Amino acid sequence: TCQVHFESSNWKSLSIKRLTDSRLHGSTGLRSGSQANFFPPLEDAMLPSGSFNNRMALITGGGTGLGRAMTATLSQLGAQCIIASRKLDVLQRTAEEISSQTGNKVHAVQCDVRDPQAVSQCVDQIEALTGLPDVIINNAAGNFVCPSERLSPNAWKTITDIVLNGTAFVTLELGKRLIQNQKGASFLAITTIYAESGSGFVVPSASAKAGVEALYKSLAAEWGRYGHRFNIIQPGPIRTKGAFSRLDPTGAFEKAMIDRIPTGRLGTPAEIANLAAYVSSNYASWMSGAVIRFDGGEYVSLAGEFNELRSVTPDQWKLLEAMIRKTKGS
Ligand SMILES: CCC/C=C/C=C/C(=O)SCCNC(=O)CCNC(=O)[C@H](O)C(C)(C)COP(=O)(O)OP(=O)(O)OC[C@H]1O[C@@H](n2cnc3c(N)ncnc32)[C@H](O)[C@@H]1OP(=O)(O)O
Ligand SMILES: NC(=O)C1=CN([C@@H]2O[C@H](COP(=O)(O)OP(=O)(O)OC[C@H]3O[C@@H](n4cnc5c(N)ncnc54)[C@H](OP(=O)(O)O)[C@@H]3O)[C@@H](O)[C@H]2O)C=CC1
Repeated sequence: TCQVHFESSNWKSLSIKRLTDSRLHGSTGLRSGSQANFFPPLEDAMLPSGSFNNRMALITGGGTGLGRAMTATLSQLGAQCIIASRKLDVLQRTAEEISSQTGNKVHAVQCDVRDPQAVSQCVDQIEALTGLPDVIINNAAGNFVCPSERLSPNAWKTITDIVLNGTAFVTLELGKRLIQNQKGASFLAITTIYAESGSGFVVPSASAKAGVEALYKSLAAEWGRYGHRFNIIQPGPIRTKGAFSRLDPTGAFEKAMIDRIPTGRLGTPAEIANLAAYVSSNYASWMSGAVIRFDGGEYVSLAGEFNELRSVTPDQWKLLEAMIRKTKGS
């Protein structure tokens, strides 16, 4: 049995007292059941082996998290990779681990992307090590959740410097040199789904990621004539130490995130790595200016006003339908 109470005629104040079988539907209703079983993450490299033979790839922030996973996949597929960020010890450890697994050299180069001079020196080093890259993945980022009224000017500057200015400095420095050398390249930026919607509590990151998207879409139009492609991946939540320690420090939000994702689970680093490899490969040579949302459906789930109706049970629907049908002719 089930009881449905309307507190007002507005559907949003519909108060549903659920007497559903929680063993069947779980505590949050049908939406967070075991649907993740339908969507198992595949962890193997998707592209044919050797897809990146004789290609050089730069991955900023490649020492940890998603950047590390992208580096591992590109390296496995034959690329010579360069990973760049602030912590040289972390980069060197990752580089050694991946090189020893794949047999392909991974170089570690220290670089704070906020500093245009450091970026220029980093590109000098890359040119000396491997030559200019064919693949550039702007993945480095900084972020933390914080009410906007608590942000200092330096907090704002720190995040926007890493995310927007850092991406611009790396992209412009490499772009200019590639153009001079008449060499084509694939540029990929990792943003996030709230670059499009905006989001409270991560306002510097949302603003900077939106700027990165404008930068990449603009350059896709302007620099195609030099053989450059620019694309964007917007990941949804994927558990990494770097992101979750700053966005969900107590672990309290993770269940809520999973509950609202239609595929019922977080993404995995290997899934992003496969997508990034495809976008950066010659299989995607006609793809430029693309914004690829990769989030298990989270964005549309958050956007639709009626999506909360997923928690209405079949018995409750019978009652609701009967009530709606009664309005015929009114
Ligand atoms: C779930 C789905 C969507 C997910 C999207 C995810 C997007 C991501 O980008 S996740 C990536 C997360 N990874 C990182 O953030 C890694 C790198 N981060 C860092 O190194 C640091 O966290 C930081 C970004 C703060 C930069 O470190 P740095 O040493 O350069 O800065 P600080 O000197 O520590 O701080 C600079 C100013 O920011 C203020 N600040 C730092 N943390 C906070 C905080 N939690 N709340 C408020 N303010 C903060 C700090 O006080 C400094 O300002 P001031 O005191 O005025 O000098
Ligand atoms: N994980 C998630 O759920 C999501 C992540 N993303 C995006 O994915 C990307 C990777 O994030 P993730 O792997 O989760 O987090 P990580 O914290 O692991 O990665 C961030 C990387 O950025 C590097 N970095 C930070 N500041 C600088 C700087 N000033 N100069 C150079 N490098 C810097 C860090 O290295 P170091 O400290 O050595 O400098 C680190 O390797 C980011 O762009 C993030 O915004 C987007 C949506 C969801």
